[in-house]
Amino acid sequence: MPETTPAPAPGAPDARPAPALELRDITAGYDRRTPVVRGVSLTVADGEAVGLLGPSGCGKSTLARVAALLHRPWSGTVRLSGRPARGFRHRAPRELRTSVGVVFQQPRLAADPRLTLADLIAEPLRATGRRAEVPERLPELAASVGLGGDLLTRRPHEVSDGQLQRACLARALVLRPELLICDEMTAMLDASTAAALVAAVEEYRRARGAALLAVGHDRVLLGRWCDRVVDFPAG
Ligand SMILES: Nc1ncnc2c1ncn2[C@@H]1O[C@H](COP(=O)(O)OP(=O)(O)OP(=O)(O)O)[C@@H](O)[C@H]1O
Repeated sequence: MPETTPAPAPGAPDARPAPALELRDITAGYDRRTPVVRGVSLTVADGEAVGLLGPSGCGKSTLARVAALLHRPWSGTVRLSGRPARGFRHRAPRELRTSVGVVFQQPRLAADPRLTLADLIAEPLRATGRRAEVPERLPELAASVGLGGDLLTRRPHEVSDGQLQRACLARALVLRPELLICDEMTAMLDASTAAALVAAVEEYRRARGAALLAVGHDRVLLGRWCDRVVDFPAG
């Protein structure tokens, strides 16, 4: 984290790792005449947890989608661990795309209803030709997000929102991303499920040193969870 990383000696090369995420002067939207994000900059240092706070409709999710390379900005630059993003969505290079894990607010919109929870979690491994890792990663991840019993064999319509969101978090972690983006991950959940998911994220971050961008409108939750909280628009 920048607060605890010693500054390099004057004249010495800067040996600090590149920030996990650098958004510079991002303008983005859906309708060309009215951008929803205007000239926003935001940095998440290597291993840092940043909360992005703002009222409903202000553009937080749009910015989060730009950071996850899921939405092309009209202008500005995105860097992930120092690597500039030159493509978005299907044009994003695989090694950049897979370095970010994303969890959205509504698991039912984010999960293929035809897949069992086991297949849902393993999907990114299969899609990236790493099927051989499934037998090892699946039980380990299911345990880390608290999915036990026969839940892994069920389909989304056979589980609760909280159980499905646990599976979506496991899917976001399965490729061991360097940056995790949680966009209102706990907004639809009861307090104990929300606490369990935050604990699972923190356990992952402790083990991997991963960075976090947590988007939300609960200042108390983000303040407890993150190293710092930024009010949107940031920059
Ligand atoms: N796919 C879309 N097409 C057109 N407009 C959109 C689309 N997605 C979002 N918007 C609009 O962009 C603006 C910002 O939306 P966004 O979801 O980024 O805000 P938010 O701050 O994350 O809100 P919330 O906290 O309610 O999720 C809103 O006015 C919204 O209606």
